[in-house]
Amino acid sequence: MKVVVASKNPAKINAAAAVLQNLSTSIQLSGVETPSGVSEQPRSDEETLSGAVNRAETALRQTGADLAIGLEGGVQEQGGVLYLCNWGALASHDGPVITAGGARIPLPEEIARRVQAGEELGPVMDNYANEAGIRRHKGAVGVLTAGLVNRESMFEHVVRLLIGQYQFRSEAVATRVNEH
Ligand SMILES: O=P(O)(O)OP(=O)(O)OP(=O)(O)OC[C@H]1O[C@@H](n2cnc3c(O)ncnc32)[C@H](O)[C@@H]1O
Ligand SMILES: [Mg+2]
Repeated sequence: MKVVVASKNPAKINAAAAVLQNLSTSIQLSGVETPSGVSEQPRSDEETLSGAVNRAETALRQTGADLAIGLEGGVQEQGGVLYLCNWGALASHDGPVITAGGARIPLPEEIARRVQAGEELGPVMDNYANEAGIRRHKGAVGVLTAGLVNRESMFEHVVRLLIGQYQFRSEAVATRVNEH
């Protein structure tokens, strides 16, 4: 079975690898650069979820994989506080797109102000933590949780929610077929 992650970001590919390697040895996993169809910096749950769904659907169409996983990070304002938000989508040939949400934590005001003024979170985080390429490994969530939850393990949970729903749907279909 061929599974594609709709990104070249190692935090996303490693997240999928961690979930899939325990499921079956016959899974071939790869990452492919895929447009999200939304802004570079999604600024709502709606836009972030759209980005994840677009990535999954586009990657499925363009690669001939059996399953395509889209993962997208963004921000969402809630009660005057800007939160980091994360969404995932799984596209397949045997049913509608499956979606799942990931962790959300508030961004410190200093970071939120800059993102709200139009900057992208990735470079703002690098600048804040004085490190390079944070979005490709620990992520904002890793910095803001002192490394306890990094971007990869956060997305791993999202992938688990996606694959789990896919398996549940497949088992439900198999049960219905067996009953008839
Ligand atoms: O190569 P892709 O797959 O696009 O990976 P990305 O790191 O750009 O990730 P997203 O496009 O999903 O995230 C959208 C933007 O949000 C920012 N972002 C989201 N989550 C982040 C995180 O945990 N740490 C740092 N930046 C993050 C980052 O600036 C991205 O440009
Ligand atoms: Mg991006």
